[in-house]
Amino acid sequence: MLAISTRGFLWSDVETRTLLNIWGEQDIQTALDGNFRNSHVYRDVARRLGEMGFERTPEQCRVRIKSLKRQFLLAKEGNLRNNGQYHKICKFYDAMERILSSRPQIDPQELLDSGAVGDETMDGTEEEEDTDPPQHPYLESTGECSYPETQVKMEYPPIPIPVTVGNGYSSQSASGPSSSRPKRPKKRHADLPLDSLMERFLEQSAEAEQSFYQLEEQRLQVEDRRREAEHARELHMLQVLGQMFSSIATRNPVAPATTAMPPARNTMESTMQPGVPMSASSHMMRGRSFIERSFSLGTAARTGMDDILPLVKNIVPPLTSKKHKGQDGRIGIIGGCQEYTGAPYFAAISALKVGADLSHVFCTKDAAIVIKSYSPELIVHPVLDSPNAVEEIEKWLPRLHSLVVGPGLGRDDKLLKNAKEVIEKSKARDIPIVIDADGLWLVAQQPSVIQGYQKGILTPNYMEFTRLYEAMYHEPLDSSDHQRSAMELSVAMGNLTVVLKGEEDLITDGNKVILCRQEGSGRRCGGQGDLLSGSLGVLAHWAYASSADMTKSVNPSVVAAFGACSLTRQCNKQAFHKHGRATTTTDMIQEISSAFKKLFES
Ligand SMILES: NC(=O)C1=CN([C@@H]2O[C@H](COP(=O)(O)OP(=O)(O)OC[C@H]3O[C@@H](n4cnc5c(N)ncnc54)[C@H](O)[C@@H]3O)[C@@H](O)[C@H]2O)[C@@H](O)CC1
Ligand SMILES: Nc1ncnc2c1ncn2[C@@H]1O[C@H](COP(=O)(O)OP(=O)(O)OP(=O)(O)O)[C@@H](O)[C@H]1O
Repeated sequence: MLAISTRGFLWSDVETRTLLNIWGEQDIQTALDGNFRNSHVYRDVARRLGEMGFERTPEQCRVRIKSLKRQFLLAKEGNLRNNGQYHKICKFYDAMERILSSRPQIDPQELLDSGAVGDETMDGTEEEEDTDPPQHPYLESTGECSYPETQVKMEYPPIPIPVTVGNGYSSQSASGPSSSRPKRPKKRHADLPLDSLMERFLEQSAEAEQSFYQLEEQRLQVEDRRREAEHARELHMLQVLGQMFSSIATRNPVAPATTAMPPARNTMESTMQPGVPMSASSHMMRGRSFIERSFSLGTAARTGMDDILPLVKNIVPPLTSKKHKGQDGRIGIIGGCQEYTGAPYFAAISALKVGADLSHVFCTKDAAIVIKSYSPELIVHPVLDSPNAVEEIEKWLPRLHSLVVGPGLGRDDKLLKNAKEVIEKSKARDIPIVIDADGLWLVAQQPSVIQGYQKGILTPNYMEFTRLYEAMYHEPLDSSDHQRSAMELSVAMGNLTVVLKGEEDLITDGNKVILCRQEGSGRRCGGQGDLLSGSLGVLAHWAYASSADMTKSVNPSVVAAFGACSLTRQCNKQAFHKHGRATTTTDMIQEISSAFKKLFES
């Protein structure tokens, strides 16, 4: 399984829950209970966590568990005193309680006073789990003050936690020496201001922890962005070099083939015919002369009706009685949130109508009910905003042939993060991934999520394209030459197939550009792009499932993209013919059957 790279000390909720599941397993608990030394047990915990896709050291696991135990005990303390008021202090309270209730109780007083709360460094010999003190019941009835008055240390870099206490206690920070604590009276009554002190202490502790997480998250985001930019620059330079070598090799046929970097994908040279207008070469240089030269050698933008349409026909699977359900395509759509329910529906239903057998939508809970009500044909999973969204979707990935990420996804950080992780998992399964709409927003923020993945296809409209281009090149897009810009974007993305939608759809894998000029109409209703991306999900699966013979060695993504663009435009034309200005995407979807037949089955 692909391991998720985990950084520093920040644990995601999903990761923590996975850790808790493992730690709560019977054999682990038994091993921890029965042994004085526990490093081997945490080695096992870390190994199991790794198998679930999370990379952590045994020490990180041990420290995390220790911290969770501390939070649990603090929350439990508050809980007993104030009827559940502190439940929120420990996010994983229920899971912890389930696990710990099957174990002998740990006394919070002991844990806090012993310094287990703070001293998390491990020299390889510390065995916290098994050195939990002998079990004492909670001392509520005695009124014993069982929390530290002045000092708390966390498993993370120390953050001073100002704890202001009354009744003669002095205020100190987390870094103050424990020896300086004032001696406290042996016994207290539970109804004294202790409860409110405890409450304040817990709240401040939680707030400090929270603000630490937020700062850390911000720091990591900045770091991510810096790394993305660096990565993009490096990749771009490599590709530029590759193209330089390639251009030199082409001009000098005696040069050994090994001097040129192989193109990332096959080119469409074989399908090109003479007399086709050259475009990129005839334009102004913009400071990237080597790219220009390389483009000028082979760029022949052409309409692909004659060349590519037969290849699309080739990849359409025959309908026979020998097949079982699912063989012609199981497509997944990642998208659909409170605001946008139409887009994922359009994409998913279009996939079905083009010929996929099953169409799944992975959306938020809110959106699911609505999408289900549009169509009983779709399988709708209300998981995209659930805490374990990625695991829930990952379960389905082995059953999916291709993925369309973005229609109606929205731009909520949490949903984008989930989408990103699903893309990572899907890449590991080598399935075609079409990225559209808000999925492209994600790519503009973090290009490496799909960069270099040869089965990735981007379907931007002009605005989305501009965003992507400027994210990659850090300079304004030159709108005078779309073909050249589209090729540049494809190259920068590692020769991914880019479909720039517009008056003519422009399809490129960085080597060649083909144009889809299938007649459409003047009607531009929202959702047409979703029809395109859903259809493309199916066609991409068919294209990659076909032999190289069927696609005449043309890049399968390009063949599929050409098919999807032609189909969308033909649907638009037919629907417009019937409905004129009132044409909507629903009308276009009703034309899929006859448009498909006309284009690909006649
Ligand atoms: N019924 C629905 O639920 C629909 C939801 N949609 C979703 O809405 C979300 C946002 O999509 P947007 O497309 O609005 O994305 P953006 O928020 O990036 O907006 C793009 C803007 O650019 C404009 N634009 C498009 N092409 C242009 C061109 N060639 N020149 C100048 N301006 C141009 C559009 O009118 C739009 O206002 C996505 O999640 C998308 O999937 C859309 O798919 C439409 C249908
Ligand atoms: N000016 C145009 N003339 C003809 N067809 C067009 C034109 N613009 C777009 N199309 C067709 O509509 C399809 C969808 O493109 P559009 O620009 O509407 O996508 P989008 O903005 O992503 O759509 P959505 O509304 O689903 O987000 C394109 O593939 C293209 O075939």
